[in-house]
Order: sequence, then C-alpha cells, then structure tokens
Amino acid sequence: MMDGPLAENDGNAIIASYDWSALSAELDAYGCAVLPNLLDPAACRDLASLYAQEQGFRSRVVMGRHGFGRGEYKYWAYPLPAPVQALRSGLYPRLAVIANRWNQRLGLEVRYPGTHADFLALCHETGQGRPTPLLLQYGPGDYNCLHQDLYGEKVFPLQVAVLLSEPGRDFTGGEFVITEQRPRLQSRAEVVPLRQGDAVIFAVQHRPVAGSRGTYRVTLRHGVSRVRSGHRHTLGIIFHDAL
Ligand SMILES: O=C(O)CCC(=O)C(=O)O
Ligand SMILES: [Fe+2]
Repeated sequence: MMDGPLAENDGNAIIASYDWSALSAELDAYGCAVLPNLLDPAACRDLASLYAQEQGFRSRVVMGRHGFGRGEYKYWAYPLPAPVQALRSGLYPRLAVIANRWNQRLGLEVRYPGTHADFLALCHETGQGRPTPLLLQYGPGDYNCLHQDLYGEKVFPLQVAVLLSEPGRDFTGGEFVITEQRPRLQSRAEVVPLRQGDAVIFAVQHRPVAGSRGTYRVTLRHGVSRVRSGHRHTLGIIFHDAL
C-alpha cells in the first residue's frame, strides 16, 4: 500500500542506527525513552492522511463514548500498512531484550521470543488475533485519559507511539504524559517532549525499579493532555494483539 521511505529494510537500518544501550538505560531509569526522527515528515503526513479513509481499518473508537477522553482512533486491519508493519516487526527484537531483562528482575518466568512473528503466534494461540496498531486523531479540546493498553492475558510490556504532527505548527497543547504509581508513595508524572516523527517507547503496565530492599514494581499509565488548538495525529504500536 505504501512503499515510501520506510520499506522493511530501511526501517531496520534506521532502527539499528539508534544507541540501544543508552535507550535501554533510559527505559530502566525512567520507564520511557525517545527515538528522535523515526519517521520523516513525508511518512508522517502519509500515515496521518490515511485517517480519513474507510479502507484498511477494522474499527473506529470515539473516545468520548467510552469515557476514554475526547478525540478518536482507528485500529488497522491486517495486512498493516508497510511502514507500520516494518516498525512493529523491526522494533520488537530490540524491545524483547529489555522486556526479558525486566521480567528476570521482577522474578517473572515469562520470556518473549526473539521475533515478533513468534510472539504473535503465541497471542493468536490464546485467541488474541486482532491487530492493535492504531491511528489517533485529536482536535481542539481533545485529550486522552491516563490508561493502559491491555487486550487480554498476553501482554508485551513495552509499546511505542509516534507523533505524526508538528507541535507549534499543526497543534498546541496535546503533550504526551506518563504517570508512575509507586507502592505506598505518591505518583510521578513525566511529560515527554516530542517533535513530528519522534517516537516514545514506554512501559505498558509495569516496570522494575531498584529500591533499598530489592527490586519493586511500579504501575504506569499514559495519556495526552488537552489539545489547545489545531489537529494532532499519532501512530500507536502495540505489540500484543487483541481478543
Ligand atoms: O496520542 C498519543 O500520543 C498517545 C496514544 C496512545 O495512547 C497509544 O499510542 O497507545
Ligand atoms: Fe494508549
């Protein structure tokens, strides 16, 4: 459907060009990390423009109808657009290394396979067969309540969101926000500054934190603050499929 700048191989080269040990350290320390310029402006525009099409999506969600916030999103159908498929399968192996290390630190037995195809096969075996990558669209006054993207018992613990619009030009407000709830302590918020094409990697639900008495687990949620003006589009890449 789209063979633009991010065909499968180019995607892998871009992904390989990041300093993954620095990104891993950042994810360990903060639960989120930014990949600057993952998509170029043309790829961002192409993907955002797909929102207006009927074709290629399996469902549309109007957030206000469910108490999720205000704004809307659409889940892609399989086969995913080429750039989305390339990012999902290309980012997964890097993130699986981190996810496995986190599970080891948390004393969890689950380990994630090295390829996304193998992980999806496990999802599909448990009935989680519907694609979860999504395109979100916000207008003035829209926002996304703090949430976790869980779609069944199979959960891949990291996910990615790519900002497709340019802050200050296409929209104002609409900051990406993460909160971290520590056991018996007050929550910590993190606002992630993103430019068009930047991606944020973040923990879906939990992550390990080193404390004075060993490793403990914090609970994360993410959302988007109110868009003050203009329009904002995001590509969401979730690695587990949905029931
Ligand atoms: O629009 C955003 O930046 C956040 C979207 C989101 O909730 C997600 O990608 O899971
Ligand atoms: Fe989300």
